[in-house]
Amino acid sequence: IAKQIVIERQIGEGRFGKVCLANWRGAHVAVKIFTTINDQSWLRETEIYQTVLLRHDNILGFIAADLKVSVGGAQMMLITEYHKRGSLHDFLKENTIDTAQLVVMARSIASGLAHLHEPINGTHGKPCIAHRDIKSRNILVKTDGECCIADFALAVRYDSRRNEIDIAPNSRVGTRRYMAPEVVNDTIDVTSFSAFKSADMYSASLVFWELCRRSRQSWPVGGSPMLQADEYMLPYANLVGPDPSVDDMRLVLIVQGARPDIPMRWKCDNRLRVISEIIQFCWHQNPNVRLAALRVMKTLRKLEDSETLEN
Ligand SMILES: Cc1cccc(C2=C(c3ccc4ncccc4n3)CNN2)n1
Repeated sequence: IAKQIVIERQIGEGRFGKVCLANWRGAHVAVKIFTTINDQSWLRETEIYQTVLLRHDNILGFIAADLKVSVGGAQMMLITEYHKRGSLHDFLKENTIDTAQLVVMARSIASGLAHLHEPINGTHGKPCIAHRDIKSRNILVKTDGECCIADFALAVRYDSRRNEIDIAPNSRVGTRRYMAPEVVNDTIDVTSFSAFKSADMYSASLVFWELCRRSRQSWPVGGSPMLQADEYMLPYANLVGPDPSVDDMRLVLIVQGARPDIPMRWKCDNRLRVISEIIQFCWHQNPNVRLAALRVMKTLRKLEDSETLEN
């Protein structure tokens, strides 16, 4: 496959490799190219993508892993679907969404996470997977308005039958800005797989918060300031710098117990009110208070169906 890939241009820079737009047999695909020094992450992401039954509408669609041997050495590459609307982070910087779109995006992220987190039992079932680097840059916007989750190099898998996690989980990984409090102060219980799932839900609550900020009411209300979108903002951008240290995050999350602001206007709209309640449960200091992805998905699916009936 690698020989049939024509790289068009670079479209992103990940933690482990660069992402390019490429052409494969006339179709656009995304290709992540790893420099040979990162072959651990290439292997790990390949392994996760090849997990039995991983495929899902809200998980980035994997096409192939391949090696391109060239004069300069071997280039490891992973090939996936191409999503022309790009990452959720980039999309929200440039666009606002109405609350109907907000519910669809949030529900699709919860649905992808629930698919990762839940086991599928049976002889060839799917293990539970915790992502460990959930953030708006690792989520892509699809043309149907739903989102899909990408970047699995840091993920861990749990085989519930053998009760074991597939790698010795190095305790503090991920993006510091989105790290759960228990990850920041290294009190996460790495022997309990559910601890990784509730840390994912904390990070997801920050992505939901980014989504709510950029949402406006669905119907035109004469542009009253109460119901307009807020400008794009990274979580905690008002409290930490552009590249926060673990200590910066510890001061905010644990010493001050701070969380992003929930504006008053979110209480005036049913959809925003329901999602802000989900957000506050999911970023709770106590991981056991946070909602499971499956619960969030079910709540948002009901919201999606009910509000559609009312409109
Ligand atoms: C395994 C793999 C291969 C190719 C890209 C990616 C990836 C991303 C990706 C995938 C498709 C895209 N389509 C359009 C724009 C950006 C994209 N980024 C973002 N983080 N990882 N992952």
